[in-house]
Amino acid sequence: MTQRILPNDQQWMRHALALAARGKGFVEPNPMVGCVIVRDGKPLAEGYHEKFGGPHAERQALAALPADCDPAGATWYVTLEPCCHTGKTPPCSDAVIAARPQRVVIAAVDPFSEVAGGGIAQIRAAGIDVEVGVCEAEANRLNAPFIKRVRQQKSWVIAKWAMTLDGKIATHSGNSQWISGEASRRRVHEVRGQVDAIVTGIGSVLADDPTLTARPPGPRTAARIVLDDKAELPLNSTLIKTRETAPVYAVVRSDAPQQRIDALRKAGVGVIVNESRTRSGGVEQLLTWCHDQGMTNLFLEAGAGAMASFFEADAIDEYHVYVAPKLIGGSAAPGPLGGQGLATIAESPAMEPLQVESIDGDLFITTRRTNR
Ligand SMILES: NC(=O)C1=CN([C@@H]2O[C@H](COP(=O)(O)OP(=O)(O)OC[C@H]3O[C@@H](n4cnc5c(N)ncnc54)[C@H](OP(=O)(O)O)[C@@H]3O)[C@@H](O)[C@H]2O)C=CC1
Ligand SMILES: Nc1c(N[C@@H]2O[C@H](COP(=O)(O)O)[C@@H](O)[C@H]2O)[nH]c(=O)[nH]c1=O
Ligand SMILES: [Zn+2]
Repeated sequence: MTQRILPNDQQWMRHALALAARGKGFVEPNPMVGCVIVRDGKPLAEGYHEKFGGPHAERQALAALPADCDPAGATWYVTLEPCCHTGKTPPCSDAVIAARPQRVVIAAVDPFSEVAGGGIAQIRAAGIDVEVGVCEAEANRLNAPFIKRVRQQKSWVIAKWAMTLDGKIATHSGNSQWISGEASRRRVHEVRGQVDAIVTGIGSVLADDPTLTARPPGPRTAARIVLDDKAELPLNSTLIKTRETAPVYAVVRSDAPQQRIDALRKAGVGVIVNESRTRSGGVEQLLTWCHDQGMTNLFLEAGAGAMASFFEADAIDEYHVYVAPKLIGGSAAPGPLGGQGLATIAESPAMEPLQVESIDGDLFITTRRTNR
């Protein structure tokens, strides 16, 4: 069988990827998946995985077919290999085969062990042409947090900070509200509403008494996690006062005062004891713990100290940096990453090229560690 990529394959797959992305924040810990059914150069139907527990993209596309339309002989574009296992919904590979396509084009293989090529094999075994790898890099990029969760049993980390043009996240007195403008902060709240947890440090809690909720609320409610070595989270903090809105956790060292730990627990805070001797070890342990809780995306909104413990553990996958046209100056005013820092530029971790967007006078810069 000769496999080949046809001229419009990428165009249809990009459309399917755009559909898939609409599921962001709604489908996790599932992957985002989109599907377009095309015949004679025209879309017959399309769909995407809209909600965790709901129908997969392929079944959504089938359900969107006009009542009198038999899709036999069509080409299917699916951003992720159709599943071949019964999870919360029956296998999509069966539904695809039953629709008698002429060809199925898939962007990426599903790394989930119960699929992992099995869906592709079943469709091929039914005598249908299958092309794999069209827009693969884009598809894997879209689902990088899902892939990390499946392969490494750890959650994906997005570090976010707002800084002045001279690279400061606060003044020497600790004042930082607000560096970025309103439109930028609205964007931050959108992300807060899509992630599973917002992680901060005790320094930020003591300085800002933050709420760390999505306002307005998004599709999911993030837990709030405070890196709090000595269990200092104040019992009258806004985080604890709003614990009914979203859960609060404190990550404490094993030698933190027991009466503080007890007081936090009594106040409804989940206490995660860092069993490792190092901060890096604590960060790794936290990412595994978050995975075990079913979390896909963590949003790190912290000061220089907590940010440094993630940076030093090489635990940041993605960066969201807001640069505002403000200047603070002063060598005592912190930059985003504290700690010892690196000795040479050559040691800087490999990063993807920056993507830059202008938001009402601020710059919104995003990037990722290479190959994540
Ligand atoms: N512009 C911006 O985007 C932001 C600015 N800020 C500003 O930053 C300043 C606060 O910065 P900073 O004091 O560095 O605060 P952080 O929020 O970074 O908290 C630092 C503290 O967190 C604890 N900590 C760090 N890593 C770990 C870990 N792995 N496990 C457990 N505990 C850990 C340490 O506590 P200990 O020392 O007790 O061991 C450390 O001192 C404020 O002025 C705030 O306004 C804050 C957030 C965002
Ligand atoms: N100063 C600063 C930010 N600071 C972050 O927002 C937190 C306060 O959140 P909340 O209490 O929920 O409004 C604060 O502790 C810190 O993590 N964020 C930004 O987008 N831009 C800014 O200029
Ligand atoms: Zn499926």
